[in-house]
Amino acid sequence: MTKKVQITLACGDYEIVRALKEGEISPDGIDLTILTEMDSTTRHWRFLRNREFDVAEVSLSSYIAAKGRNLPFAAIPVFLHRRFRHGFIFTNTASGIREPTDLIGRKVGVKNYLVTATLWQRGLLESEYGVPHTSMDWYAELDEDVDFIPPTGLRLHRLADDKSVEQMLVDGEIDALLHPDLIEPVLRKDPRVGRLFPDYKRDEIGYFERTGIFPIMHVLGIRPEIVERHPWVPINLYQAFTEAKRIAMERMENPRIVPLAWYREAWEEQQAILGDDPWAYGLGEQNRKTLETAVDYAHQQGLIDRKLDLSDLFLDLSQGRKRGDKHRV
Ligand SMILES: O=C(O)c1ccc(O)c(O)c1
Repeated sequence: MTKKVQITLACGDYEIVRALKEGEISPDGIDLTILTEMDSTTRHWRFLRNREFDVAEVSLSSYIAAKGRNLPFAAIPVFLHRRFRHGFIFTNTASGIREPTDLIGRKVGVKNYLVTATLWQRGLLESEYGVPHTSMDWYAELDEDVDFIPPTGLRLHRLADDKSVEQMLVDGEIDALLHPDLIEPVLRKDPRVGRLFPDYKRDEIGYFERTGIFPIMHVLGIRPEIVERHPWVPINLYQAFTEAKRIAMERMENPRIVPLAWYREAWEEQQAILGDDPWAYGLGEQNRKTLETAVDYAHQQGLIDRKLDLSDLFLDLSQGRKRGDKHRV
């Protein structure tokens, strides 16, 4: 008799997981309980600190830091969240910061140092604009997802619990803020807050054209005990996520489903700039380059003290395929 394996999965509420969430498809041999109501910060913490879910969409950079410390986690190359990050570097408009090198010697806020958006932002500031991450003072609002001791030369300060980096930016207590989200002052168009790259879309397109990188934010983490007991679970999950994305992409071809006057134009523009499959899963050439760059940045920024190989980070899915034992338990 075969029995389905019970698995809890925490992830964002995305169109590309909708078919899984609504039960239109289900992974072979797996009975999924999907939790989509958490914000990213909470979800990453609960997975990496408390191991609360079997599978979770989790911060790429905190995951790299966790693996660098040999913490017991594994991952599947499913990338539910990607973002270009030039547009998420915010400045206080009275700070006099006009160009990237103006950040040198400044006070810069972060939600926490390990946030993936911030890894990419520090990386591009350093590699593309000559702004070393050690040339700024960092102020973190939250604790890190995994224990992190700043290496010598990195000035990282933990703010008091009642401090908000968004408010500090508005008040000019910090000069800039690197953040994963569009912050409240920007949404309400507060004139005290601007962007380091006001023409960020142009800069992000230029970055993609130069590097081929559409930055990956999150990976699909899995507790290794699950993989040890059921080695076929990763490949079956991978296939289900791939199919859910295929269904979503097909649905997105319909210009009526989204309440946007020029939706179809945006969809076609993405294809023209980023190619046919910018949200690809797996370890194809473009994803490899993106992930290897993230590992390089993590090493450069002191998140890990040795270079990790992608095979250290991601499960070998060909194993499950070769076994062919789809869901016997
Ligand atoms: O990837 C991350 O590290 C990360 C952390 C916090 C967030 O709110 C987020 O959206 C992403």
